[in-house]
Amino acid sequence: MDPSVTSANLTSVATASSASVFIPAPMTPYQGDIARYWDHEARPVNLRLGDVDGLYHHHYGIGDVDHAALGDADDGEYEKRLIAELHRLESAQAELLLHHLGPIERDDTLVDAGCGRGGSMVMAHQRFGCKVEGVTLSAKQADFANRRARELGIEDHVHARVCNMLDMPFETGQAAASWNNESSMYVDLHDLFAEHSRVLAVGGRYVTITGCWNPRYGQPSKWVSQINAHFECNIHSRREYLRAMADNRLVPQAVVDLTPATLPYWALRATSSLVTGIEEAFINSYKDGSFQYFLIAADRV
Ligand SMILES: C[S@@+](CC[C@H](N)C(=O)[O-])C[C@H]1O[C@@H](n2cnc3c(N)ncnc32)[C@H](O)[C@@H]1O
Ligand SMILES: CC(C)=CCC/C(C)=C/COP(=O)(O)OP(=O)(O)O
Ligand SMILES: [Mg+2]
Repeated sequence: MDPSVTSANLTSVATASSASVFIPAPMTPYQGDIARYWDHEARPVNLRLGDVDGLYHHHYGIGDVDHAALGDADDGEYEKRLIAELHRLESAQAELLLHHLGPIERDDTLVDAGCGRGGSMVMAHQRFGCKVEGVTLSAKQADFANRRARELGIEDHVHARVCNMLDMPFETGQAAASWNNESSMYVDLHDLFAEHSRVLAVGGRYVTITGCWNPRYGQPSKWVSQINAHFECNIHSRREYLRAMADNRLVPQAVVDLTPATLPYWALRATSSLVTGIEEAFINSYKDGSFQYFLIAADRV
């Protein structure tokens, strides 16, 4: 895509493009808002964690805190170690997602739907040696991810583009596996899984890690509503995920409740100087059972 293309002018470029060039679907006003949101995002909790090793994530963490590595809270290097620890837990989350993709060959293509700044894409390439294609609504994020890929010398394998994950420029059956890492709460799940089902090869694997509201609670709690308002997203229920997958030839192979595994990350983050104000909503909703952190891996049949 022309480097002058920004998230905000995608629609007009679409109408001016020739037929041989991929023409992005017209953005909805909502998608325009989300593109602008991520174009302007620069929270220290994301940038300073990414600076630890150059893997920039926009997702949360799992696993136990290594208190020995954190050490003494009173010494001058504590905050630096805390940031490294939060980042380690976020990368552990991405490793778990990649693990559930199953065996991937070097000549396979993977699709990261809602790729953010590309941290998961880089990890996928480093793990499997394969090609990884990412899509995001944000031109700033796509530029950032492609710059990182160039810096790492992997730009021929890792590539982000500005486009709608509901209408991706990939051929039917092209992907050996695809995923959404905390990006499915921005779209209708039936539309999303129909598109994954299209781009995945039969026998391919789809994985999502997501926050979802718990049908046993009844409806989205006030904490879930607060998270929705904070991120301008629309958190779905666990039931909606499973139903929309079933309707789109995606058969769950693993359904893992990661809620207990993510709580230590939130407890640690709440003590840091990088808090954003959303920590209480995550902690309270995970604890009162109204909200859950789930991994779902499904086979495309
Ligand atoms: C919370 S971030 C997650 C980023 C990344 N998956 C990660 O783990 O670091 C959400 C991402 O979803 C993307 N997104 C939201 N709606 C989208 C859509 N309709 N099409 C493509 N990307 C979308 C945003 O642009 C953003 O990159
Ligand atoms: C689990 C749910 C409901 C996720 C909503 C999507 C989202 C914004 C994820 C984290 O992004 P981020 O890393 O940019 O957020 P933060 O700045 O809070 O770290
Ligand atoms: Mg973050």
